Amino acid sequence: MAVKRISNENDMKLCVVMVGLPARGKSYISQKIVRYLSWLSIGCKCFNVGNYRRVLGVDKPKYGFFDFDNMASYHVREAALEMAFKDITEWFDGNSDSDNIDNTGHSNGSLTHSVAILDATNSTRERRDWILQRCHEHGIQPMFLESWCDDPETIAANIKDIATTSPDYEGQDECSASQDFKKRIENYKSVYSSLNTADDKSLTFVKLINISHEIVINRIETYLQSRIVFYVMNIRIRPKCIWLSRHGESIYNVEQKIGGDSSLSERGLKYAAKLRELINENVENNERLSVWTSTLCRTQQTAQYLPYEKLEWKALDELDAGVCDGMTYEEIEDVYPEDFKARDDDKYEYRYRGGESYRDVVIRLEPVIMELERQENVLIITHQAVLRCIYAYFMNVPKEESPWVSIPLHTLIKLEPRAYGTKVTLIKANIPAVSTYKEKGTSHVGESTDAEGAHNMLVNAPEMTQ
Ligand SMILES: O=P(O)(O)OC[C@H]1O[C@@](CO)(OP(=O)(O)O)[C@@H](O)[C@@H]1O
Repeated sequence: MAVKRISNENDMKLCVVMVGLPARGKSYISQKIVRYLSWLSIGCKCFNVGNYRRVLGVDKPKYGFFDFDNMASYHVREAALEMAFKDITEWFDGNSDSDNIDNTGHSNGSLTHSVAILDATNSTRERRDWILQRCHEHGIQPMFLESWCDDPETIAANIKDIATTSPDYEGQDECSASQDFKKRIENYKSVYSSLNTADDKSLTFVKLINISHEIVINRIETYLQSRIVFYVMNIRIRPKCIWLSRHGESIYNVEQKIGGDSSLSERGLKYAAKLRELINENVENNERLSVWTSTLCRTQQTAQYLPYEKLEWKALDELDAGVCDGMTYEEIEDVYPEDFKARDDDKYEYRYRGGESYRDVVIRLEPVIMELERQENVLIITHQAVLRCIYAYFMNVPKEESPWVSIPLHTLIKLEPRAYGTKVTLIKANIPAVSTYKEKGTSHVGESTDAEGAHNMLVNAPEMTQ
């Protein structure tokens, strides 16, 4: 049974209008919001004005193009904004083909289109007034999100990122690209006006000062707006790794039973011992590692040899199988054939009688995700379904596919969230274990489709920004 959506009528068309000089992390923040809201089943898409400018033929502009006295280029930039805004209105109305232009975020499938992000500098009041006017005409709520930053380290890291990965500088050496980009920033600085509570007191806005050092919020009025504010308040941008592992093979895994609170098998205990080695070999600064487990015996046994700070989360407990807890998939098919089929048909939404659905697990995992965004150096030892949900958040896996992701036993997973995607590496312990992967349409657990292809891949890395 489906859980009620989080958004309400008033939240149906929200446009988050990014504001900020180049190299202030606007695209990074935009991408994160898209990923977070999509994970919560709220339709969200990013419209990057730089991509529209490239569609208009200006794909390798030099800094002079961004000179605000240059009227010819001013008109191109206005036209790009017009195009982006037109796509936003069409996307809200459900008849957009903007995917051809802007490939950010994953397919929204059947999600209601609720939040558009207009990713551009939007640096002058004049331009913001134009956007306000257009939002008003189309019944769209505008919410400005400014990233204001004067931290030289953050700016230098962003410039390097852009100089090396932006399509604007493709084929150019890093040094000359960085120099050009710095001059581009100077052009924007000459006209930039920051949001403030005196001049902009009638606007809904959030201003992040040096990412999370100081946050100014003004006129946040709806649930969805406050949710976005809460999320961006938790974002950190220092590079970090997140480590994930299922518990070692359990006795229930061997008996092909689901749920329960059984202990580890002998091979599962071997994995627990091996995990300490894997951490020592692979995790830098592991003396500061924090290990999060569920409250269930199998995850705690898996963590038993790890000499680090440990935290138990009820929210990390396995998906509750309700009346099916302790049964094998074959028994479930025999006793509850309709339920068995219903789950295969829509595994994300199906809720076990007296238990949970994947959607329920996502909702209870939100505080874990929020805390993960704030932390560095965390190893999470948890369960198959829970790991699928966490993995889906970081890897931008569409919700319909997330319950079918293969998360093999006895494998340490390293996630490296980056500005435009997450890199994943699988480290195998080479200790045999049963497979608990059940293919759609059968009650047998077969060989797991070991996600070998997931090695070192960047999923859904959208194009760089302007
Ligand atoms: O959603 P499906 O594919 O059934 O996977 C979840 C199942 O995985 C299992 C193993 O079959 O998890 P785990 O052993 O990791 O705690 C079951 O307990 C759980 O019900």
